[in-house]
Amino acid sequence: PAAMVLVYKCLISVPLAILEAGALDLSHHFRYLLYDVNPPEGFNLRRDVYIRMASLVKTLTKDGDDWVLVLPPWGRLYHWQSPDIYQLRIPWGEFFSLTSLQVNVPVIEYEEFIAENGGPFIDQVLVLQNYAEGWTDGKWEEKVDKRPCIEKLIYSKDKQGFYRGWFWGYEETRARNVTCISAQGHASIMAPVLQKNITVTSVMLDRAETLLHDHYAGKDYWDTRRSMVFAKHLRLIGDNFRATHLNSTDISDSTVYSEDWTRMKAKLGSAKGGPYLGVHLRRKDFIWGHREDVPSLKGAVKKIRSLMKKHKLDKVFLATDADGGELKELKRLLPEMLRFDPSIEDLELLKDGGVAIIDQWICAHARFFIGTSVSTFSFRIHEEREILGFDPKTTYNRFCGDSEKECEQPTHWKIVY
Ligand SMILES: C[C@@H]1O[C@H](OP(=O)(O)OP(=O)(O)OC[C@H]2O[C@@H](n3cnc4c(=O)[nH]c(N)nc43)[C@H](O)[C@@H]2O)[C@@H](O)[C@H](O)[C@@H]1O
Repeated sequence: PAAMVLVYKCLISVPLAILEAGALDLSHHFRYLLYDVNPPEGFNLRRDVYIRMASLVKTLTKDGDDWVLVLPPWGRLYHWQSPDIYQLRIPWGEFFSLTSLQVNVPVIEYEEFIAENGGPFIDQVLVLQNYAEGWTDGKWEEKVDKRPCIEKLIYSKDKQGFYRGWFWGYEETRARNVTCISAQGHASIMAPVLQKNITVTSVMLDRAETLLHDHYAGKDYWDTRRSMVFAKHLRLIGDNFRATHLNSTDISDSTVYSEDWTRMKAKLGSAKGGPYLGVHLRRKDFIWGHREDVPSLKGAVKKIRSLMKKHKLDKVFLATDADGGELKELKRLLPEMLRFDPSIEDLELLKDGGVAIIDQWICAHARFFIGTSVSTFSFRIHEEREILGFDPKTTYNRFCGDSEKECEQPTHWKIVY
């Protein structure tokens, strides 16, 4: 673990150092787009919202305007429940390669924004919401309008007349103005509003998940998705686990990865994957509603055993958010399962987000993968496997509920290069 910690410390400073060196010319007048997401949403859903915001910035910059996307720090996520570890104001560089993101769209960390902007002030917050009246005449149309706030605002005015709010745990951050906007449509419908109606330098879209993808699974979607390269230290830890416990290396598994995502164009079927079954078994809030499409532990283990037999795999790697009691039960039912289970010291460095990424990375390299119905955690693994060049048959599989009648399997989304 000590060696792992050292590797981590060396690597984590790299993307930040590159950023400090200044990928952007700061003498220029930039406008800044900030955003945040509904608090209960999880890590991988937030990654999806990033794709939508990147699309919007691409639209904004198409007309020659210089917009920069400010990456919302990670923290206070409902699912990150490891006790006693500090998980607030986490920069994106801890989880993703910033230089890779920057090849796709201009991005900076929030603290970089504070430095460039001359202080923790955001000129305008737009709180996005739906239309109080829903769809008129049941007809869907794209529209944006300034409207009274439907929900109680989480922003409140202080004595100086500034707005205080959550702002990713940065207590000193304040907004000069907060307005509610009803928006219905794809992310780029905000472009004319930001270009014509609002002239201030920094604008934050709160509840950004209200906006839809410009073009789900189109070229722009995939460019952004491919640019979301996991931070190198996390990939290395995942690779080390594969080599040590799963007899899996890139050369033997035909999953050689290029640091430069623009050069990753693996042919479908070219990746073989490591000799193990990769499993993502989502629990917690997915079972509390007793959803029909999520299996019991017994049902899941039965499926795992049948897949291991069918694909002649004697190892199984399990990624799960199961709680202590369920984990015990899983170990009893499937004693041979392997999990990435870091020590407390390592967890403090990697954080729950880093562990989630390592779990995804290991699942992404398995010879065969099965995930959980409609979990964005599983969806992101599908995409990672698509990037690596796996045969779709080995990727788009999900558990069925014990008594689910129609168990539709996940859709294959092909990369558009
Ligand atoms: C019901 C909905 O579910 C949606 O979750 P869903 O798409 O699965 O996926 P996520 O948006 O990633 O949220 C689930 C979170 O739970 C943890 N988690 C889940 N499975 C694993 C795992 O196998 N390994 C590790 N290490 N962590 C896991 C992790 O923090 C992950 O980000 C949420 O985004 C929505 O906000 C909402 O709660």
